[in-house]
Amino acid sequence: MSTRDHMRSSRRREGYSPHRALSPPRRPPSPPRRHSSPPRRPRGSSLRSPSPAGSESSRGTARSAETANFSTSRKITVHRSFESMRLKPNLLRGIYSAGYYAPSPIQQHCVMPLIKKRDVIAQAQSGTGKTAMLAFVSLQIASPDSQAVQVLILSPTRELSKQTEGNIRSLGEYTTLKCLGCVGGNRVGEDMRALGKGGVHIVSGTPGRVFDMIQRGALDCRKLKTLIVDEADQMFGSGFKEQVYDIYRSMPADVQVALVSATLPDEVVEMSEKFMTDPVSVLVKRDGLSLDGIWQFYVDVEQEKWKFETLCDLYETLTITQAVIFCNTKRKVEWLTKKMTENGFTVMSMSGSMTQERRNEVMDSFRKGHSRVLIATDIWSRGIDVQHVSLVINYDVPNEQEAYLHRIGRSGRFGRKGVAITFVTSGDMGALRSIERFYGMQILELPSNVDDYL
Ligand SMILES: Nc1ncnc2c1ncn2[C@@H]1O[C@H](COP(=O)(O)OP(=O)(O)OP(=O)(O)O)[C@@H](O)[C@H]1O
Repeated sequence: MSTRDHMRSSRRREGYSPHRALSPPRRPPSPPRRHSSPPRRPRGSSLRSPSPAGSESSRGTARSAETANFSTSRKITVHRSFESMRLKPNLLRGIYSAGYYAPSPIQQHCVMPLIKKRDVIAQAQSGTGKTAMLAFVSLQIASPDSQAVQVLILSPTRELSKQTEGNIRSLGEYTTLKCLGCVGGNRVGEDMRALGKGGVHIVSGTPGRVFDMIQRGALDCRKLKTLIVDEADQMFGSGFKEQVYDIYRSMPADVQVALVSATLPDEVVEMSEKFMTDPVSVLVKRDGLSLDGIWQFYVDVEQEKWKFETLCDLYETLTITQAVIFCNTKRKVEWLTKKMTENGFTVMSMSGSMTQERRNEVMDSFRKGHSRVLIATDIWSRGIDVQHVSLVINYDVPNEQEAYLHRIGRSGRFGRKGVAITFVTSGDMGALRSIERFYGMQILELPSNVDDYL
């Protein structure tokens, strides 16, 4: 008898049936509240040629402008085409070569205020083009005529900083602007040398390394025009807050500030207004934050010890495309990776306890699709964009409600289909229900035909 068969039979003896956990819901699955049927829209990134200005502006976007449901601090002119934004021609070329067909709703609302140097607070659902917007706005704002750093983008993780750097490089392919990734784990000397040479116009970094570079005098912020804080609610949470303030204090008094996230609790918005000047805010109500294209399910595993076998039962489903499994701690990630590997499953993992070199290898391999299943901590929950991820498993219910939304948003990127499955012990059920209430959505029991949703 194989280990898995043995585990199954021992669990059955104890009265647990994985098939009950994975059984069809009592009634046929109906779409979760506010969820429309899985989207059939063409995918934005596969669209290569520009459309006539202003036409078909919602094609390839996660939501149409009409359903974006933003509340804005003032009347904003919505720009439904990139042409109407009067971007630099070489930048426009890069945008079209990246396959961006038309601006997404958040881009339609925020690009112009950003370009006009307004302070901006921008919130939109996961995967709807916020980071991409930061990338092309930075390229629009920075001038190649100056050798100074003009835009600084701060992100909470090295992976997200590097991804943003990559976005800027590819969108700026036809410009002469240079972007430097400045993150912990890089050699300090290399970052200093790159900055010292001059000619870096945009820096995308993590707060620790950026502040280090400022303190060492390698990053000169005197000519900085714009400070962008991605995942702003996390950046103003514990851990980063002091460093972000320290960095802010090194900026010129008239620096433009932009804050972006899918989740922006009221207290973050109120606090941030203290160091912004008459900001333009574009916000989404909490009950509009979960994406229409992501089907959300839970499995009642009753006890922690049944999670592993439930995951093994789902393995075939995980490998249909690419999947990310989130655990709440580094130790759990290590434990689960070891246990899955011992049981013959192919998985990779990523957590903050790994060397930077290994983190880079894992990211690279996962992005290229060489591995299909990634087990990770919340280090992976924000901003990371791997378009083939269509399944997210919460092995543990996240400790914070915001993390739930960010985790599930690793799937269903830019209007693609996604499925999120959360393992729930009896003790976790209350937390799951409060996530549902908080975001005004419904998480259904996992149906047996989950593969049909992928
Ligand atoms: N206008 C556009 N047209 C087509 N694709 C786009 C457009 N804007 C962004 N994308 C693509 O959509 C995907 C998601 O974009 P992005 O990572 O910027 O979303 P996000 O809102 O920052 O997500 P998160 O909330 O997870 O940080 C990326 O693959 C990006 O290249």
